[in-house]
Amino acid sequence: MSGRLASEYPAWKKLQQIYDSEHGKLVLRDLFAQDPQRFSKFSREFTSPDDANVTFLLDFSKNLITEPILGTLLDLVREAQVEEYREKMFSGEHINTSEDRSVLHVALRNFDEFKINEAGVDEVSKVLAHMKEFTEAVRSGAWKGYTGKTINTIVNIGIGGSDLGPVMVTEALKPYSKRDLKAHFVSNIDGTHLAETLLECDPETTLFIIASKTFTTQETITNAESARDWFLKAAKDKAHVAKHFVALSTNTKAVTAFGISEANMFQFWDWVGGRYSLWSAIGLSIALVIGYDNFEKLLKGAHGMDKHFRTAPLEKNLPVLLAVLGIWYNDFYGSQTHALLPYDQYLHKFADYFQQGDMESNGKSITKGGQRVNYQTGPIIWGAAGTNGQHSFYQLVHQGTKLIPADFIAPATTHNPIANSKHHRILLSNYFAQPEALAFGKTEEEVRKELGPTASDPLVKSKIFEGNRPSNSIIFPLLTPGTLGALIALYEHKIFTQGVVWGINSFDQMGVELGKLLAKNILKQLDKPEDVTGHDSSTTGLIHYYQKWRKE
Ligand SMILES: O=P(O)(O)OC[C@H]1O[C@H](O)[C@H](O)[C@@H](O)[C@@H]1O
Repeated sequence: MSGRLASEYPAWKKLQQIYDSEHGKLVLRDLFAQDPQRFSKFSREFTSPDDANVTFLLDFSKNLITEPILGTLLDLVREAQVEEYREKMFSGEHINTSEDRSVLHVALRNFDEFKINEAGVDEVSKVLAHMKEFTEAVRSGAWKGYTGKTINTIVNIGIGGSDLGPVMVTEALKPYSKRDLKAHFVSNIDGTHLAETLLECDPETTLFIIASKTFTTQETITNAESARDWFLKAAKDKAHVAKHFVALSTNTKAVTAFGISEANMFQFWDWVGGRYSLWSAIGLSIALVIGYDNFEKLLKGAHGMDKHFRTAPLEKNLPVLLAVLGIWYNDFYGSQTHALLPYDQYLHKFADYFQQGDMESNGKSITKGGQRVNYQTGPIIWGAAGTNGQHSFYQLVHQGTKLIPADFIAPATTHNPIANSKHHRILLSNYFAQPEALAFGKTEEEVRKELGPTASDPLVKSKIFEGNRPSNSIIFPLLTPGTLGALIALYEHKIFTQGVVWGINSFDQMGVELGKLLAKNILKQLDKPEDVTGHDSSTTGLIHYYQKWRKE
């Protein structure tokens, strides 16, 4: 059963042997030279079974693998029973064992296709209908504020999964947005975030969306209360809150206690993890910005990937392939990080989004069976939109001492073909060039030839690119709602697959609790130095320093 130590599987042991005996021989220059078919062997096209326009190519030929290595990596997936666990997820079994919950973000984009037995699943379409109706009322101007004006600004107040998905997707799908509806996202408890946002809002025309699965998150509730105070300062009458505040939550009691009526609440369920919730009511800000039909296309794109993940054989299964390649570097090469590098300005929040998606899911060191792992689990996810990264951190990626596997992601065509797509061609030339440079580098011989016989040794050495740095390339026709949905689901299922192999529970987040608890206690001690007790000298010293300077 999953929950076993991954290092106990025969395939894991075999992979370790292969790594020990062969990794020095896995040289991309040679592998490509030896096999003209390498690209066709190690690339796959995905096309959604539901929509031929939702399609992309994954080229993973620039990885340090051979067919036998890939075969052994897929054996590992079989031994870890990923396929069985995948079925358990899709059928609603409680695979989030520590919280005794099912994991059913796939049910949110299922459109009643797979049969899933779980309370709430039959309410998904009702909530979608509510979202549609509300979205259309706001976007058409039928929904009026307390003075009869239409809404031209929305402010989503939420944090973590109740913020990052909506932020990432509304940025990514800006070309589909209603340009005269401004969208803001307030997450940080730092009053600056709310204060700066409110400077751009008019209480008569602003709609606040309070997004919180639990409706108890300190940051969100505090920001929501302050937003409500700001609103009431202008609106005066509490009855007007109904026109300007809606809630997205699983917690009806807390929502109504806050003063938002059930009619203005969009429900979801405890089987939706925060970092997998953009497909739920948490996506309301997305639907408002891009329109309900486009939101539905996003869901359908993801559903197409769900079907692929559920049915495609492992060697053709894109999430599985990305997962095993990640395991190869993370657990055998000792890579600590994985970079997400979209060559698309619209995807500039993609890495931020999957920082939570991946690191909160797989940043665990205890298996489901309660054992401490003796191998690496989730990688550090980071990245930025190309080409900006090239002018900041790529130096280290190319010539530093660390092996950083990276995914290069780009659209073949752009929503903004300015200057006859000159910009886009330049962008793509970089998208093609960087993985090439990483993989094949530049030899000493090539550098000497370029610099001539008089070049000093240190100069020659400094200009060598060792190469052999692996990457995946993903390219699709255009960044559309459907394609984005499929791309997000691709990474979600990659994370799932890795979590099952590592034997951990990808769906709880116990690691965020301790800090919250300590902060609660410290908050009570902040006023007076004599109250500061029970801490180490460092924490006490820091709080005392703050107390010396505090004004209010
Ligand atoms: O949606 P909420 O209940 O307000 O939770 C917001 C976020 O905070 C928590 O601390 C979790 O770490 C996140 O997974 C979650 O997305």
